[in-house]
Amino acid sequence: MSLDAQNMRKVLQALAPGTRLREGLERIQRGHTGALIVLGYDDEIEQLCSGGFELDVELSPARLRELAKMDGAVIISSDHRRIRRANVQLIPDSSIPTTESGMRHRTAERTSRGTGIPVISLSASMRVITVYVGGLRKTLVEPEVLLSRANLALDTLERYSQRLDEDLGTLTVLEHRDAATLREVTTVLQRMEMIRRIHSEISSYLEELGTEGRLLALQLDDLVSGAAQERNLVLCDYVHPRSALHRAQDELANLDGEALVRLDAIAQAIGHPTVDASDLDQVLKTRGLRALTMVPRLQWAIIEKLGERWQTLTQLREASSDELQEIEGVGPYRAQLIHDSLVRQAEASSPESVGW
Ligand SMILES: Nc1ncnc2c1ncn2[C@@H]1O[C@H](COP(=O)(O)OP(=O)(O)OP(=O)(O)O)[C@@H](O)[C@H]1O
Repeated sequence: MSLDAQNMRKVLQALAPGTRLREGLERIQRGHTGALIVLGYDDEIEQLCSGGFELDVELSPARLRELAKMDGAVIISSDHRRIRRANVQLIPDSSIPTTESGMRHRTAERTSRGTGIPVISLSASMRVITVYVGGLRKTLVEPEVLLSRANLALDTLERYSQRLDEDLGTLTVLEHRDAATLREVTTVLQRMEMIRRIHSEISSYLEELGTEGRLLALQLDDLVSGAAQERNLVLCDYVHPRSALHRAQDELANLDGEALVRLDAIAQAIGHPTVDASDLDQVLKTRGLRALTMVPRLQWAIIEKLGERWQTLTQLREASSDELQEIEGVGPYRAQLIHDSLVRQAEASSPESVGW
């Protein structure tokens, strides 16, 4: 994410419903006036200021509203806590390109493009709040609209999560039968990546929603708790080579929408390139790290060492107690626990238990 995009996210959080800044903007909107507000005061901004008066008072919604009644811009400190200047004429470089038409918006865009400092323009005629950060521009959306978009995304997330649970269950069963193919692995990773993207979309709505999004945040937490860990475990089990975990995570995250629907693109991202569709039916052996996390109270450090010593889940399951005890941190009790847990998992995945 670019620096401007990161700053935009921060500004949207600072302007979320419930914050002093947002309350001030809402008062200005209700009063049918406009405003030009610079969210930062440094030497560069000072150079662009002409006239007005200096002050150094705590930011409050009422003060912001009163000062916005005057002509010109209001300058807020970089930490958004204090009002530093008001009634200021801003004189940004007129050669900076702008796509806006009204003077207020043109000034806001040029000031932010020239300095990188966020600037808010509240249009008196349109009653629209626009945020400029560097070369980026965003119009604030009403909380009700954001909430309905977020709820829609949450419904989709719920449906995907249910399908993922089913697919992950199938993968687990097939892993214990040494019959999981590249198709099942990529299908699971595809769903996980889609869920990650919807999650991040909802998170950005939540940032903008501030206090209005509390309930939604709880529902989201409930739906995706442990999802990132599970995703990394599937990757750890299958990524090739073993050391390419981070590269694979990045490649999956960078797949465009068109590539994400193709299982061969997912396979490529995790280091299993395919030549034709039948390659997706090749059996892949899991390293068994995800299965090991189901062993009660087994620390990750030990799981990693077991994964280094044994290459596949089958080999792990067949390891003797003495062999398991060669791993630092594994005594007779833990060796038994590991063995019993893996055997139980395999039994639970047998055709007799599963019914297929
Ligand atoms: N360079 C500037 N510095 C400070 N304030 C400005 C500047 N340009 C415009 N403004 C403020 O914006 C107000 C409205 O200006 P103008 O009508 O030209 O802009 P606009 O974009 O059409 O605004 P709106 O959409 O609110 O009608 C001015 O009265 C002034 O308070």
